[in-house]
Amino acid sequence: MSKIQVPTEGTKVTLQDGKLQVPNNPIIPFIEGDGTGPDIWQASVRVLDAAVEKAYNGEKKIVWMEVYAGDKANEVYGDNNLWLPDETNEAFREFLVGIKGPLTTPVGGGIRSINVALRQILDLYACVRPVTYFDGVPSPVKQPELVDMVIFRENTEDIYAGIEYKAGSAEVKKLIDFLQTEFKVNKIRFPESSSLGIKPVSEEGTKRLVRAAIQYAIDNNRKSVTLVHKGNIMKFTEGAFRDWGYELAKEEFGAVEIDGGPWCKLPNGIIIKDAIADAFLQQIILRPAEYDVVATLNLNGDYLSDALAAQVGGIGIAPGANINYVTGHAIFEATHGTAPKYAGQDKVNPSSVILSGEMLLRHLGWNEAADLILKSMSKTISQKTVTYDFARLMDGATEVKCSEFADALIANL
Ligand SMILES: NC(=O)C1=CN([C@@H]2O[C@H](COP(=O)(O)OP(=O)(O)OC[C@H]3O[C@@H](n4cnc5c(N)ncnc54)[C@H](OP(=O)(O)O)[C@@H]3O)[C@@H](O)[C@H]2O)C=CC1
Ligand SMILES: O=C(O)CCC(=O)C(=O)O
Ligand SMILES: [Mg+2]
Repeated sequence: MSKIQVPTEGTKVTLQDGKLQVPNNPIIPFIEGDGTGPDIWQASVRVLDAAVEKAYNGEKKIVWMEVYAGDKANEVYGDNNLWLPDETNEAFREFLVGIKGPLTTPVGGGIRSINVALRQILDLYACVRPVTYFDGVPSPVKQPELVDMVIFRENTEDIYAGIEYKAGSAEVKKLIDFLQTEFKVNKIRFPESSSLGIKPVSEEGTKRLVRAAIQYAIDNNRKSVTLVHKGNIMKFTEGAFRDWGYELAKEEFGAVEIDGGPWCKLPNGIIIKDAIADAFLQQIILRPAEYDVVATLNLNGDYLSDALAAQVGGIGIAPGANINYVTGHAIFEATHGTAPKYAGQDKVNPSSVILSGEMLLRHLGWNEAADLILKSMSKTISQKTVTYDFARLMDGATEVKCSEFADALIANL
């Protein structure tokens, strides 16, 4: 039975000839999220609406449509096993552009990630996570303003896809037996008690992600695209990611090798380079100014986005988007999770979802409203009005609640 109430006002965002068609009153589906999700969403939606109102004086307005996943889906549908209703997927499919709060994934057993499932079902192959510094944000590094990167994380493949078999299961026994007898594999150290995970990485999956990263670099006048991989060890998956990335840069963007390769340069001067993931994790701390757009595999991108976020204030201020550039489907979401220990306390930083909303507005072409949010975020932080995560690291800060931070942002729009 349908629980989603489609608003009577508002119309759909559509895609025509590869271009988003955005009405003045687009219907945008949202998932509130688990844990701290409701607090954050209630704060964020007020800021987004106020920015749109201020920018367009009522001429444009988002018509929000709640759709359900996670704990709230259990509640609303009265079914403790219904985490991601079909009609939620259908709503995101039909209305094209949406936004979501974080959803819980248990460790070890239980359901697989609803967040990952949404990305897979809609084939949202690029997870785009910009990492930029707002003046005054507390940081563990000396020059956080040098961090200005945009992570393009492959979002549908890799070990992250969740194809794994539990130790002792009939499936894992069959798979290990197959590897040992057919492929003479003798490197599984403890075959009787091993679980196995499968790491699919494809040419198509890699190339569409790297294509999006390079196109972004071109459209936004960025200096370089770095392919981050562990290809020295995982040669045919992560190593192939690097090789397919360079191949695409040459075939589709006219890149030519420099200094004997494999680094290359696009006709407009953008450098395409690569780095091995472990060394890259030190370089982004020691020499962040040398990196710009980053294209990487799913798990590397997950680790990298939180590590980079820490340099500019933490995951409380790290936005993101999951995008399919071909179909136009996009779901915007924070980098962080549900932060369950703070649930219901009106405490955490709503900036990640607010800035994900800022990305959504820009995606719709509503740049005036998006700019207002960035301006207000800078001003509010410079006034040292911040949530607990920043306040505990700043001298002379006024610590405010999640909702009060939204009030301050609205006042500063
Ligand atoms: N896309 C998604 O929906 C995601 C979902 N998850 C899920 O979230 C759950 C919890 O995961 P966990 O690993 O604890 O990671 P979380 O991101 O939920 O929290 C880790 C820590 O980060 C800080 N933090 C997180 N969000 C905020 C915020 N908005 N403002 C300020 N600080 C924040 C807090 O630090 P401190 O303790 O120092 O205050 C918090 O304890 C898991 O079920 C996980 O699977 C995780 C990541 C993404
Ligand atoms: O789905 C989850 O629970 C975690 C996902 C995650 O950490 C991420 O996508 O950054
Ligand atoms: Mg993560």
